[in-house]
Amino acid sequence: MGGTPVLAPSVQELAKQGITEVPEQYLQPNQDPILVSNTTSLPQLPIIDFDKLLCEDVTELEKLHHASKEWGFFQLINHGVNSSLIENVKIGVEEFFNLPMEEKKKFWQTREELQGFGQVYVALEEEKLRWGDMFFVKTFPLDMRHPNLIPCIPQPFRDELDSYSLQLKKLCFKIIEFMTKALKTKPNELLNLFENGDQSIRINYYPPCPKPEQVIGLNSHSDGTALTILLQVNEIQGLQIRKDGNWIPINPISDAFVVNVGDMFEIMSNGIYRSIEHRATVNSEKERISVAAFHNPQAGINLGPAPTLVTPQTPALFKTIPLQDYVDGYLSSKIKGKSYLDFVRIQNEIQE
Ligand SMILES: O=C(O)CCC(=O)C(=O)O
Ligand SMILES: [Fe+2]
Repeated sequence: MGGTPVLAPSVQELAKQGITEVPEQYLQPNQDPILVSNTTSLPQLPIIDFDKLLCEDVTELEKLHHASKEWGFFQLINHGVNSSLIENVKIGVEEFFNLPMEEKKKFWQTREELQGFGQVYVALEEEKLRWGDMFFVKTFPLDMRHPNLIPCIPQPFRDELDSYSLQLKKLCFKIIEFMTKALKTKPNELLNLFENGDQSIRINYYPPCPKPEQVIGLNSHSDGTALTILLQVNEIQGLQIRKDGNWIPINPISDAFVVNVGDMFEIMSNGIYRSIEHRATVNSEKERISVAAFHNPQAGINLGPAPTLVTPQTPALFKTIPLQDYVDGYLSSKIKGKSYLDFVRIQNEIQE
């Protein structure tokens, strides 16, 4: 869609200036209230124990199935990713965002290159900006790595990010393996598509805001990718997911990842697993930082429901299209709500 991409200034720098009012371009006039009252009565996000899945615990596999189906989101504990690596990544992320602006500028987005520091893609000049900075990089396949990004990150964070991305890629593969087991697809029908899958990482940095209810860290969206593994770096609440009309806050649990199904996996599971809308709110006290690792199947595949999940009783809910067509279409549509998933949804009962 049209519009010149806007190169956004750093919100982190803006917040440091001690402002008391929110500049106009960040004001979000009509958003759902951020503060959810009576949170204790809201349902709690399921917690999945990865260790139990590895031990072939049938009840845990059922829990995974239920969580992916009913919530599209869960917290993953005992995931096996080295805890000292996670601690080092957390420290590294904070130091990276606290580098002097002259250093960070070397990694800034350009009109041609949306990787690096900046904002989530802003499609239109008049679009409101989010109250957050990000650092976005493609991490896998290795030959997709931009020569001026990861290789130029100061040590030790460069190596830590490198190990982290590899460990998360392996973890993602295992989670998908368990999901395909739970979905009862043919062995490897979906899993093979992730063997050389791609991964990108987005570090989100939401500074404190004097009027948090007037801004949004990240607008309501569903992830366009297949599976997201999110690390809440400093255990500050802010992530909310939409469930049954409520915004449910996700309480950070130390040492847990928040895992969510993205649009692509909703398609592959023929709508059994759900890609749910979520958003990031901010607060007036302290910055919030998260690291999202997005995983996709490998380039060149056709994206559509797994054949075994398409039956006369459960006809295909989505079209099968080349992955690249899906990605191009997604990027050119606005990253808001679930609009692009609807584009590939089969509207009537007739199968292709
Ligand atoms: O910061 C968060 O917790 C949410 C991040 C997110 O949804 C994303 O990066 O897609
Ligand atoms: Fe997201």
